[in-house]
Amino acid sequence: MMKSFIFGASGYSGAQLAALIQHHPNFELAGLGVSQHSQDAHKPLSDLYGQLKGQVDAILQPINESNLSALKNEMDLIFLATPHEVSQQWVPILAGGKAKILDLSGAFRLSDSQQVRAFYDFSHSDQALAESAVYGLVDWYADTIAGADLVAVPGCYPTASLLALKPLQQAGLLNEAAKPVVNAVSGVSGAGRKAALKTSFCEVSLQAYGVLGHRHQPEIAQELGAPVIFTPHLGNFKRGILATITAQLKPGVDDGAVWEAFHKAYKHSPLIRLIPGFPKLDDVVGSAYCDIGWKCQGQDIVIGSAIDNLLKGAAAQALQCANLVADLPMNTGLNGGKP
Ligand SMILES: NC(=O)C1=CN([C@@H]2O[C@H](COP(=O)(O)OP(=O)(O)OC[C@H]3O[C@@H](n4cnc5c(N)ncnc54)[C@H](OP(=O)(O)O)[C@@H]3O)[C@@H](O)[C@H]2O)C=CC1
Ligand SMILES: CC(=O)N[C@@H](CCC(=O)OP(=O)(O)O)C(=O)O
Repeated sequence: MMKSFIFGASGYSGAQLAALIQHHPNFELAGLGVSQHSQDAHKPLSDLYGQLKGQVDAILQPINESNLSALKNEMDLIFLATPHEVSQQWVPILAGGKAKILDLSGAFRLSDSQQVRAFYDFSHSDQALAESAVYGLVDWYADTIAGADLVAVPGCYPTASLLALKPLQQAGLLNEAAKPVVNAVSGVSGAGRKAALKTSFCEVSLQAYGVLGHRHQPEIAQELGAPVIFTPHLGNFKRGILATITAQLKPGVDDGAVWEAFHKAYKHSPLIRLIPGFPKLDDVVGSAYCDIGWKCQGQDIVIGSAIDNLLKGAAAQALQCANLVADLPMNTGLNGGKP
């Protein structure tokens, strides 16, 4: 069994990951960490999430920089489901040991250091380490992820957007003169568990935010290899992301070429379901699936992509990355997409 530790285990994606690892046939949940002065320190995780009672009753341990470095040789896998700034500071301390690191934050996703400064407001202390991070979009980069010591697990909106656009981009079907336009709506769990006025029940009303300035725009552009216009929206529901994407095809590209591109891209990805019509959140929430549907009219194409932000958009994709790093089949422990 591979010993696994989760930092940020009291948060939405960390708790989801703990539940997945608890049932994984090859990974053992060896520890759950929270910040040194966390109000949840020393509580069983199941005190916070009643649905985990009898499943994940392990205690949340307070962690600080002094007890951090011992873990790098005690563990086989270390997951960070922590704020970006925490991952940025802790990954260099955890690197260089036996453990493979899987960071669910955005700290190590952007390869351009100027963009890191612009969108995250910090610089990496170890640039070589930052450059060694492999982007964990599992359905596209399985081979490089398998050899990584540090995996930057993709953001939720980029996962939904890239899975929809990359098949067309890679097949050379997109008209480069027109930027794809991504409009996406996320449930409130995307903002994490910590209380904030803007995510409190009476304040949330369907609205765009981060317009022309969200940190996921450069992440999508980097991994697509082309610029995009990205507009996120906060919806008044708990879980799920629905991205609706409009793009232009090159002249002469027909339905058949589009169908071929999607089917070729995902023929070995059983958790990506290519569906007739357009996806809906109820079909993916609570699962590790990504549902994708599209319609073409002349050179116009509209693509819909739906995921659970906490599963395919965070914990389930992190687990898929860990499976690859551990040389296991990618979907081990995901119970056919319905963990
Ligand atoms: N929610 C989502 O849909 C997605 C989130 N992500 C990313 O995953 C990470 C976790 O997100 P999410 O689960 O939503 O966040 P939450 O806010 O729900 O949880 C954050 C976790 O980090 C811990 N934490 C906070 N501050 C510190 C600190 N200084 N030191 C150590 N631990 C700390 C918190 O515990 P405590 O404060 O009690 O110590 C908590 O366990 C973030 O980087 C986020 O951007 C990625 C994809 C999707
Ligand atoms: C609704 C909401 O607030 N969503 C978050 C994205 C969550 C996520 O995937 O992202 P990172 O890992 O990149 O933080 C946001 O817009 O900041």
